Amino acid sequence: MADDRLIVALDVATMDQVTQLVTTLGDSVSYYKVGMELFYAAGAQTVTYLQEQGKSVFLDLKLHDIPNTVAQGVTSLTHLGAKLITLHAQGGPIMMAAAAKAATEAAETLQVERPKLLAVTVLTSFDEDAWTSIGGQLPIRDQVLRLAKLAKASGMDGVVASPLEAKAIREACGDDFLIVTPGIRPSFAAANDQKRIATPKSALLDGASKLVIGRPITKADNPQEAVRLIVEEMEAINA
Ligand SMILES: O=c1ccn([C@@H]2O[C@H](COP(=O)(O)O)[C@@H](O)[C@H]2O)c(=O)[nH]1
Repeated sequence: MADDRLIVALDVATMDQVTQLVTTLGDSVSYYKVGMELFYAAGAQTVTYLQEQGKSVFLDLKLHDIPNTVAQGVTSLTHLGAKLITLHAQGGPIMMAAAAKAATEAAETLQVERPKLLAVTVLTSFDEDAWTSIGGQLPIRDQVLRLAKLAKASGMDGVVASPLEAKAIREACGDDFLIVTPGIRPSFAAANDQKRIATPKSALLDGASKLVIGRPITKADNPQEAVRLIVEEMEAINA
């Protein structure tokens, strides 16, 4: 059975590439992330297809707008049946609270499970220099913690953060708070544009709930072998 702590980021642009990857990875992966590239190119059919294959869907569209617009967006995405939806914590507490209310109401109306809402803190592609260049005042770790606490207080189910902040968030926000970490790089993979990275093992030991991994799997010469090595590393922790 697949380890549902692993979420594979389907950062491709066509349904053909999606079906090829999902078929190749078969039962070894149960959770997929649909992000901007795929959703903007192929739309809602991506979610429907994955659900038909029995997969869980993380819709990572990182909503960031005024509260009313984000709330309506969350309502629309709840209709699609995603299990996880992202919005930017920097949209602020009123926006996050409006999104939480919209998800609850839409799920009640549709009689479906309420999607979990994740607040994106500071993107994992930022290092301290890039962060300072856009006016970041606090060190990244402090800013992430501040946003994680704000997200929790505003009704978010969890956050997206780098694995380097997972331990501090877990301590501050408790065991029930979801910590979803991209920026995961197994020892065999290149960092690419990610700056705040860690291995699968280190992320889980520091308290990450789920790991988002894209290119180390989807661009690997042998994606099945990449998943096998990653899951082996993840499961060695439980042994
Ligand atoms: O801070 C963030 C938030 C989201 N992401 C997304 O995760 C994947 C990571 O892909 P890799 O190929 O493993 O780098 C990608 O879809 C991002 O949009 C993130 O990386 N960092």
